[in-house]
This record gives sequence, structure tokens and C-alpha cells, in this order.
Amino acid sequence: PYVNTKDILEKANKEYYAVAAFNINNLEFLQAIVEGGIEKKSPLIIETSEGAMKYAGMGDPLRGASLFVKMVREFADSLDIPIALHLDHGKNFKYIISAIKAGYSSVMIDASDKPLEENIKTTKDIVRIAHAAGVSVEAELGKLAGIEDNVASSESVLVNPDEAKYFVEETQVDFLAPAIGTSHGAFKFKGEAKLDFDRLKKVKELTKMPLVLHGASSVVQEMVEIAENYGADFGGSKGVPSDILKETVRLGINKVNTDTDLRMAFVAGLREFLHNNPKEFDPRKYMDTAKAYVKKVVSDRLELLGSANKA
Ligand SMILES: O=C(COP(=O)(O)O)NO
Ligand SMILES: [Ca+2]
Ligand code: NA
Ligand SMILES: [Zn+2]
Repeated sequence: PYVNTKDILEKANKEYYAVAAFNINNLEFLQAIVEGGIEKKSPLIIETSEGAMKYAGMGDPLRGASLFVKMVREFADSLDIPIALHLDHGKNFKYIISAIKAGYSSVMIDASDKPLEENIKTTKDIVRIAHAAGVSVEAELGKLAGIEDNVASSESVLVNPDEAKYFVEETQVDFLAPAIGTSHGAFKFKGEAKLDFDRLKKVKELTKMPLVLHGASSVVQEMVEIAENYGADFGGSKGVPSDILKETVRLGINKVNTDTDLRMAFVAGLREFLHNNPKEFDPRKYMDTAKAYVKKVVSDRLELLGSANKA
């Protein structure tokens, strides 16, 4: 069934597991993610960025939002696993309202680059509108390093746990993304991978609410090797190691945003297939390996996060 993200996350919060939120831009990634969810009997959160809405809608975000709602609902309404659709990194009022209007389960208002009081004000505005429409809301505190939402934010500003408690009380958001040292993309750490578990623990104690980890891809070595075998150059790529990811779930992370790992799996499969099948031009064939690798990464992640058999 098509459900509200909050329902999925409240259950995960109670039982201390996490649900992956997988980004999509097209049909093939959605198919692969859904196949993984069916195999693992796991709830799924499908999420799209504002860029994905524009891409799918060929420039028209409302058309893109409505297309994604129709695609996801088509799968969700016909399956036993709960599936939600979430707007990731909402920053542009028009896009956020388009997602709500189109029927998204939840929206993120990302005003984390603004001073606290401004982040609170903006978030409160969105919460008022979204809640009136039965849509749940995610917000972010602190800044991820690396490329965040197309804007290179060089320094990462880690969450202040006391601020987090004040923020959620003031805004009434449904789930919160505390920055604890991750960043988006495939180049997360220069040296050793390290997250601020202490801050995460404090945020959980103070808020007791479902928490979100952004920049949570692991950069799966197996996929890096296949892709590089067939011409990719992912030198220097490094993600969140599985044991560190598991620790964040033990400490209270309940939604784990995963985009990069699926992108790398897809391109690994595509490169491998095209290299080995020079005569093929049927898209149902040449994207087959790509989809199979995405499904594999999805299935492994659902298992790792503890959401398998929680549908
Ligand atoms: O935070 C993410 C995705 O992070 P990754 O690049 O680590 O997949 N989306 O909002
Ligand atoms: Ca942000
Ligand atoms: Na999000
Ligand atoms: Zn993110």
C-alpha cells in the first residue's frame, strides 16, 4: 500500500531499525528498488530531489511530481509492502507545494544553510501547510560537507543537540536530519571515515523522534571494481562503512538516504553489459544488468538496516 512516511518511521523508531530512502529519477531505478523491497519484504521510502522533478517533468516540476506519484502509487497500490514517496532536499517553495499538491507522502524543507531562527520560521511555514494536507515533514540541522544540494558547502557544521530539541519543539517537524559528519556523493572522507556518534546519541535522547541520515551511501567496492573494469574512474571514492552505518541505526537513525550507491551500481551494470554485448540495442536488455545490480545493492542495504521482514 501507499502510506505516509511518518507511519513507516514511527514503527522503525519504536523498534530501532532503519528504512532506506532511495532516490530515483526514472522508471528503471524504481523497478529495481521495488524488486528489492518485495524480495526482502521491507517497507520502502522512494525519494526524489527537486532536480528529479524537473527532469521527469521535462522542466515542469508539477508535471514531474505528478508523474512520480502516479508511478509510485501504481506499484504501491498493487503490493503488500508499505511504500512512501518523499521530496528530498526541498528548498524551493514552488517545488515543495507542487509535491504536496501532487500527493507526495512527505516533503523535506531544507533550510539548514540558514541561521537557526530563519530555519525555524521557514520550516514552520511548510509544516503548517503540509500538515493541513496530511503530509509529513523532514527538516535538517547542521550542514553536510562536500557538495550539498548543488551548492558546494565546504565546511560541515555538525548539529548542536540542544538546538535540535528547541528546533523540533518550535517547528513540530515529523522527522529530523542531524548533520553528524557525512556528505553527499562518492567522496565523503579524505582520511578515515568518522561520524559524531556522541552528538547523534544526544539528539536522540533529547528528541526521541525518527532521525534521518543524509549522505549515507557506502560506495560499494564490488560495484566500483566492476565499473572501473569497464572504463569508469572512481578513484578516491569512499563512503560510510557498513559497521559505522549499523552503529548509527543502533543509536537511533531511522531513515537512511541512499542515492550514490544506486547510481554507481547502475552504471557498473550498464558499462559491463554494453562492453560485452556490442550488438544489443534493446533498452529492456541493455539496462537489465544495471537494474539487477541496483536491486542487489538495495536488497543488501535493506538487510543491513534491519527493515527486512518488517513490511
Ligand atoms: O543524502 C542523500 C544521498 O546521499 P548519498 O550521496 O550518500 O547517497 N540524499 O538526500
Ligand atoms: Ca542542507
Ligand atoms: Na530527505
Ligand atoms: Zn541528502
